[in-house]
Amino acid sequence: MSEKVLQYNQPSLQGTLAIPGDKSVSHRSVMFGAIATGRTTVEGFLLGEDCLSTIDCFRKLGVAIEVNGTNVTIDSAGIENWQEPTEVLYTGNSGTTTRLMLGILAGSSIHSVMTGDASIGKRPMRRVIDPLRQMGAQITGRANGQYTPLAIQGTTLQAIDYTMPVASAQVKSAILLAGLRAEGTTIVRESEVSRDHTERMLRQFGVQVEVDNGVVSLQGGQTLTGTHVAVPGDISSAAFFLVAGAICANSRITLENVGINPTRDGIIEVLQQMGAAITVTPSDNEQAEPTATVTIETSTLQGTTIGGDIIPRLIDEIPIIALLATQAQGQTIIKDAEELKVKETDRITAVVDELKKLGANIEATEDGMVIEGPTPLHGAALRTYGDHRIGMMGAIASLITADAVTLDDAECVAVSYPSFFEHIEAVKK
Ligand SMILES: O=C(O)C1=C[C@@H](OP(=O)(O)O)[C@@H](O)[C@H](O)C1
Ligand SMILES: C=C(OP(=O)(O)O)C(=O)O
Repeated sequence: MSEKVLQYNQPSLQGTLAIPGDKSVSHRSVMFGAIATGRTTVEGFLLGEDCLSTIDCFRKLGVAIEVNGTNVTIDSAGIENWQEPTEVLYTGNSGTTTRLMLGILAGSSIHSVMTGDASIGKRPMRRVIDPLRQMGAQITGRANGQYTPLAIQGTTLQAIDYTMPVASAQVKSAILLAGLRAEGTTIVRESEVSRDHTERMLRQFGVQVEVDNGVVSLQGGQTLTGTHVAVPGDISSAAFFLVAGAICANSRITLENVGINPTRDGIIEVLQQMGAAITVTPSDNEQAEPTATVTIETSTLQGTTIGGDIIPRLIDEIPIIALLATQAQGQTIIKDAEELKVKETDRITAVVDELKKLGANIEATEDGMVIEGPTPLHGAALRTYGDHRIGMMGAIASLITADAVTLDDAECVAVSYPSFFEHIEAVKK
């Protein structure tokens, strides 16, 4: 953990950035390539710490994975041929790795033990383990399986018809992946649609997945065949520069290769609602995940209300949206976002406490926050809580402060965006 002093002297931002690979899609490319038989090739893979944790776990299961820049090759003889790991599977800071692997390992034929870092040790796992246990999974862990470390004895599973109590793509994906190995048809019912990368990518690997009005189903016993995956740029990473371009003076930046999957594009809708000068030009490629070139300019912004079914479409962007709202005229209300409390840290408390230190007019509510703007921000010493998205929020804020912002642990950005600080250097004028 090392401190970083950020003193950018209120630059304007100009230029073009190629946004690095999507974290959710990168994780799934390795997981599905490892389950599949044959060779899977991935282009545009995110070399973030979370995705490297996923690679490390599958190597411990005996899957051959080669990394060459952002190209990754996975050679697997299929899930039936994985080796029982002699070491603990370490998932680092990654909720996605931990929860999706539970669904995968539950229906394998091997025993494994999984643990992660201090943040993972506080994140709820029963939301995944409860439905998996209903399918017959044999999983034990601390606090009856609520927290890591967790031990999984792979076994035969039965299909489930499950109504999701929270909008979570990690829970949905874990159940669907277990469902692949279960007897019968697994059905997951969502009241609010969460990101659908699993559904899209399973089809690329040859699995039949039905999606109808929030009901996702698949027949157990289907196998995956290795394929090619093109990873789009991560809209959650792009969000930091979209907000930076909107709030810095005399700025215009273009972001290339931004994933615009409709289950992820809430940030674009919010920027438009708030009056930002943003243009989105979809790319005409025929990929499973659509992409676009997005340009943003210095904007005059109005406050807005963000709640309901848009929340899952921008859940990871709320810290940076809160910063955006401090620069908008009037009130911004963020509600229905209790899920923020169980991310890498409690992101309601972290966002409110840290933006207050910078001079923002912001208050926490039970399910979100209320921000009054516009407020000029000033420098301060900020805590990241080891949470990449809180660290990047603080760093983008430092672009509009006259004096320095200090981050206690700037290295945490490498969880999802290792080139983040280089990208700031590349566009600041
Ligand atoms: O499935 C995924 O790849 C993710 C789902 C979301 O979590 P939840 O499923 O907990 O909402 C999101 O916050 C996380 O960054 C990645
Ligand atoms: C919540 C996040 O990821 P995960 O759940 O995979 O740790 C995130 O990237 O903001």
